[in-house]
Amino acid sequence: MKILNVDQIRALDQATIQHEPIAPLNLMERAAQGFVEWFAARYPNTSPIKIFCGLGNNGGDGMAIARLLLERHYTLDIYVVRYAPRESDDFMHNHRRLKLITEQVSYIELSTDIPAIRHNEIVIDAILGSGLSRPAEGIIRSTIEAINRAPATVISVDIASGLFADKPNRPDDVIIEPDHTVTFQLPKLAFVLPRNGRYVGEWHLVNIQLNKRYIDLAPTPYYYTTPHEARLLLHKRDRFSHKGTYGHALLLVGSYGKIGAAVLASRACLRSGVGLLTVQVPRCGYSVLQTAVPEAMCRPDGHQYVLTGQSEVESPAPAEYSTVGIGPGIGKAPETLAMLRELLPTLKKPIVLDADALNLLAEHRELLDILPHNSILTPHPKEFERLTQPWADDYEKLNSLQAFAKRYRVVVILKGAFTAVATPDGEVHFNSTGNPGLSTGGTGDVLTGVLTALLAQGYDSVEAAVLGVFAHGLAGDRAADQRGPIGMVASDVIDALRWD
Ligand SMILES: NC(=O)C1=CN([C@@H]2O[C@H](COP(=O)(O)OP(=O)(O)OC[C@H]3O[C@@H](n4cnc5c(N)ncnc54)[C@H](O)[C@@H]3O)[C@@H](O)[C@H]2O)[C@@H](O)CC1
Ligand SMILES: [K+]
Repeated sequence: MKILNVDQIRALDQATIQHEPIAPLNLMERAAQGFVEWFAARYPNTSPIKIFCGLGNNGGDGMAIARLLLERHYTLDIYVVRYAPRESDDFMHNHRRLKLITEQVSYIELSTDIPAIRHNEIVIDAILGSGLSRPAEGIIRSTIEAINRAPATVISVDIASGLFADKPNRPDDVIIEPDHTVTFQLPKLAFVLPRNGRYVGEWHLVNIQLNKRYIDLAPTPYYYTTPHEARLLLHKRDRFSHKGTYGHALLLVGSYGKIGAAVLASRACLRSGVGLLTVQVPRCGYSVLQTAVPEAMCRPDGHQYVLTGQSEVESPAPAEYSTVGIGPGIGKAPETLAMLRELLPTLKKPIVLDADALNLLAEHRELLDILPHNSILTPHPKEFERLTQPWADDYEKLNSLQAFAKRYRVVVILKGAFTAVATPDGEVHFNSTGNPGLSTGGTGDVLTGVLTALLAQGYDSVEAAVLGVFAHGLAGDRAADQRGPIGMVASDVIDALRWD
């Protein structure tokens, strides 16, 4: 699903109005109906509601929503924040229609007009929408502050008032902090950026049949992976396939005290459909791995405690495997760095790099230039910062992510809520699965195993990254359902992996 910028959203409204065709007012009515259906399904009881409307089309939506809620017999107090002398045409029209059925519309011009909000109330925020052109000031600011102080449930129409949809706010901007945002058809970039979490809450999409052709043709680097799209990426299995069909992966993982990471990555790799798996661990990990993961072949490293790449047993060179996954638990010993230096130039196919493999790359940047193209890197934000530089805000981070993926021709998976997958072509796919329960030791090792398995099976790197991140997050969601987000551990995520 595409994520469009504000100019594109405006043009999309116009395309819908022209080509459907539909009168602007009817499009607003459709949006309001969509909101009200969502609302009525979630809040079927008539809790007291306060709705705050601005004077533009977001406020117009609010006026129409107020009318539709009154028709459904909700108890409603309606406020218009009169911050300017001008109103949009569609606001005016809906204001008039509302006044035909109720006299109970109050106007907020001074702070003393702002009502007290009680804890059992629901606040609907329709003050400012995607038309925001500058930070909220004056009476808008005071109203937003009052709503944020109130102990009520807050629901924003389209976007929290005061939040820019596709560019950074200043740190001292005053923005509604909603529990829910109900937006129209497509998500906004602001919704998937971590620092905006409190200005978005849970967000929900309401389909208002905007022009499909415009959406299909609109150029954007930003996408949001829906379950349907992720499922389309899944390769079907042929009845006559055999284990050779699904590749032979090599994992270079573990060091003394971190053989658990090797076990987790190996199990996840096997649970993600790899045909054959060989795991190279330092000698100290040999018995652990053979016992904990009997399905994997083990090639013990020549070194007792860390990886050096030298193998005690006769075995093929890493380049002969379908792919290589490297990083979980490996540490940063000089021998391991030397291994990376020797190994990288020999590899021609995309590989997966995680954890200390990334930290070694950050400390020895010349290695970045010899990464096989289309390799997948899986940093969390701190690791990514080490690979690049600190950023002032999420938009700067996003630019830096896109630039990095393009420059080194790699796929970068920046982990977090709405994990971002940046491609060598400059696209970014935000993931839709996962929960805070995944912030626990070992889940990154699991992801490396998953991705290595997908590359070994012949998925191209972008598909492997998008699908792998989705499936990993979904398994995390299932594990959280079963164990709760606090009690779940990385092994639960492996157990919950499903590929159908
Ligand atoms: N995107 C869509 O498909 C649809 C959009 N609709 C609604 O239309 C909204 C956008 O409407 P508008 O473009 O009228 O914009 P808004 O309603 O967000 O803002 C109204 C106007 O206020 C002014 N303004 C901006 N920032 C301000 C500030 N900080 N202080 C004071 N004034 C400020 C601007 O002149 C702006 O045009 C959307 O958020 C959505 O709610 C729906 O009605 C229908 C469909
Ligand atoms: K709003």
